[in-house]
Amino acid sequence: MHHSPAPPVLLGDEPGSFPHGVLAERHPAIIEQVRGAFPYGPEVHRALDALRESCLHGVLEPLPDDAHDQRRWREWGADAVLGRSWFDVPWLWSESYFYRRLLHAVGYFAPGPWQGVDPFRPFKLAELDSAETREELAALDALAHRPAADRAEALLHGSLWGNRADLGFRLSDAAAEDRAAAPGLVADDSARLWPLLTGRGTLCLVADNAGRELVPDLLLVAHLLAEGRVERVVLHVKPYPYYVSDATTADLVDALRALTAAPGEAAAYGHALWSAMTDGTLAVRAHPFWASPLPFEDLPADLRAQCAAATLTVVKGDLNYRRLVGDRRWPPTTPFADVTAHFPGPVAALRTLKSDVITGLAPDTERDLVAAEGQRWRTGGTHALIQVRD
Ligand SMILES: O=P(O)(O)OC[C@H]1O[C@](O)(CO)[C@@H](O)[C@@H]1O
Repeated sequence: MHHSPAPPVLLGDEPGSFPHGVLAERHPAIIEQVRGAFPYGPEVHRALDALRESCLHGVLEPLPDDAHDQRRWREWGADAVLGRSWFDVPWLWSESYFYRRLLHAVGYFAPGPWQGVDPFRPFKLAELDSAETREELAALDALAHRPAADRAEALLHGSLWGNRADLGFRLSDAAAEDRAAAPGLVADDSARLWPLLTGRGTLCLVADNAGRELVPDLLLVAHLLAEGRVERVVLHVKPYPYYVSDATTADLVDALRALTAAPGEAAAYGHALWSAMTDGTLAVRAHPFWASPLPFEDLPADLRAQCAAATLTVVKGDLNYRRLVGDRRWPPTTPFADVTAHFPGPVAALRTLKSDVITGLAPDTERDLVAAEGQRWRTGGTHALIQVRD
């Protein structure tokens, strides 16, 4: 266990810091993107104006009295943050609540014409239909002739680096995609991951982004099932649109349809996944907690029981990493095993580095990264890690 006191949770109150930039620049940019993506009527435009004003100069305001999830947000701690500036509450709170308020502004939950219309869908679909996605799928044809161990390694890395494709991140950092991925991982426990997948039991995969991340996640899942490395997979997606590109059930269906319609090997993966869903070997869950503003230390009892029973839980992406280890600026050499000791079972994190939160680095690794890049390595999305606590 870590013996020194945990650093404070991240807030967005420091101008020039990464969280402050997300609140002050990324959120207003997302509002404008959404505004331009649909022919919303004047009432939605007014609601988006009000949200922009609230985010920059106002406070977190309560959900309407008739909101279906008002009680849930109270249980998650709304009373402690409502009425305060977005910059002064835990960053996890201000981000998660922003997406909830954005859905309110576009009428996502209210009975009416825009109910259930995902404001991020055009961006997600464009990505799924991109040349990059087609190239990635075409690469499966060459992979088919390689030994299973090579395929497993390639698909694991495909799933890991798929996390770079993140629409919210690219909105605030247009150069992110063009920056080359750094070769080598800042931490690589993959040798400890494979022995956990011995053929028995259930793998839980806590998904992150749709499109170019979910597709390689699904390819990895298909491989693990086909090779008998796990008996069953439970894929956890978001219950509603969140952090721009986070995967929902609708995005999963889009990804599966894209796979089954693709040429070559990709279609075989798609059909295998489709049958796995219909026979229950691949199950999907969309628990409300995944879109909550809370760390995984606060997993509710039902999810805790599911993860405890799993052979391994794989947690994808940067936000899930922040929630797994705690959204704090830990000393980077803080052991990953210590900060994930609360998690009810073996857990693996697959993540590219897109925020200040990091643990589990060797002292030499941290020293070399700082010498080469100052602190930019933490947030630039060019580095990646695989960390395992068994
Ligand atoms: O899609 P991911 O990998 O969870 O990344 C989410 C991104 O949003 C952030 O939460 C910041 O808004 C960062 O952690 C990261 O850049």
